[in-house]
Amino acid sequence: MKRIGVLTSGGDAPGMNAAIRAVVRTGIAKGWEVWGVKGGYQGLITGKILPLGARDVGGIMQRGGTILGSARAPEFKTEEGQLKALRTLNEQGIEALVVIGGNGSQTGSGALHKLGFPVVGVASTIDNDLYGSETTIGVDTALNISLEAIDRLKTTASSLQRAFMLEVMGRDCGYLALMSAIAGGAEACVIPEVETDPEDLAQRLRAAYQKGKEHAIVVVAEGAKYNAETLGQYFSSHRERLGFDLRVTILGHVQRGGAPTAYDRILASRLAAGATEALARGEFGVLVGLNQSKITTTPIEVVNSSKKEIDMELFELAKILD
Ligand SMILES: Nc1ncnc2c1ncn2[C@@H]1O[C@H](COP(=O)(O)OP(=O)(O)O)[C@@H](O)[C@H]1O
Ligand SMILES: O=P(O)(O)OC[C@H]1O[C@](O)(COP(=O)(O)O)[C@@H](O)[C@@H]1O
Ligand SMILES: [Mg+2]
Repeated sequence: MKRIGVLTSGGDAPGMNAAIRAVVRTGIAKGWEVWGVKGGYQGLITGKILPLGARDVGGIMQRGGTILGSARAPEFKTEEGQLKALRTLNEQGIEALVVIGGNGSQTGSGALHKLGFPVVGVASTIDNDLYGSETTIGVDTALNISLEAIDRLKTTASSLQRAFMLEVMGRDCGYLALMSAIAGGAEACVIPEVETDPEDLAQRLRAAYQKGKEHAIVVVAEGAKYNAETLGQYFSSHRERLGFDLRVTILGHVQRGGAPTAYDRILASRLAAGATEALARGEFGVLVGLNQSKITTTPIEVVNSSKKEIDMELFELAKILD
């Protein structure tokens, strides 16, 4: 192997830069050239690719986002787009590709693998909805951002005896909401994986008020059937139902911004190093992930045909701890 490529794809996740840095530096240590693709699969289609040296990735680990840029690239979902991407790789003499991204991106890497191109995926998304890695790059930072929001909301909530609906990201997955609720000591949690009856939720908030709580925080996953806004509207005309006055906060893209935590920097460095190791072994078509504290590989077809489930024991724990 002489030359490999690396790209970041889908939603950016804090820690992606640490992963790029580790791919470049471990690749160079193996005697390879490492080329970076700009703007995810879209850059592969349009031929935006450049060589990266060890110094080009200096001073990036502490930065959020991705220096290579990312994209949602619908054209790559078509065979025509994939063949264009393949042409770029062949024209530039790239012999293998590292794809740093989430479930959509790894579906894309699976497509390249099927077309016979050597790929290795690195598990990276704030949503933690990717099978094959217990946690993914960006999750820890995103959780800490939720926590800061909860801690701040609690101070203003208790000053005015209010309830807050805090909506967090996660697409169709309730992981971020559930873990934020446990770590932040929220009074309730609404996730897509569990049917929520707004009346039951009202009952829980009323109970919190009657217990003498000065505030109530409900963490709502953006993908839940009733999101924060609909729940807020549902309750707003019924103050007496809750005891509390109610406000809604939607965290939005703040969730993905800013510097990665130490955990995400280390995870990203380890997973990316695991990716170049896999390439060196000639192990292609796999996702590099973290399982039981070890760096593992899982066949990309298994990753893309499996669903990561929420641990319902944690949901029960969140209820007991409220
Ligand atoms: N079914 C698919 N086939 C091929 N490529 C896909 C597929 N789904 C997603 N991708 C590619 O992966 C990119 C990123 O996926 P997306 O779901 O947006 O983010 P993430 O990888 O973070 O989950 C998409 O923009 C597209 O280019
Ligand atoms: O940044 P966009 O395109 O508005 O998309 C928002 C989505 O991206 C995410 O932040 C990350 O999702 P992906 O990892 O699947 O890209 C989701 O939590 C959220 O639903
Ligand atoms: Mg995704």
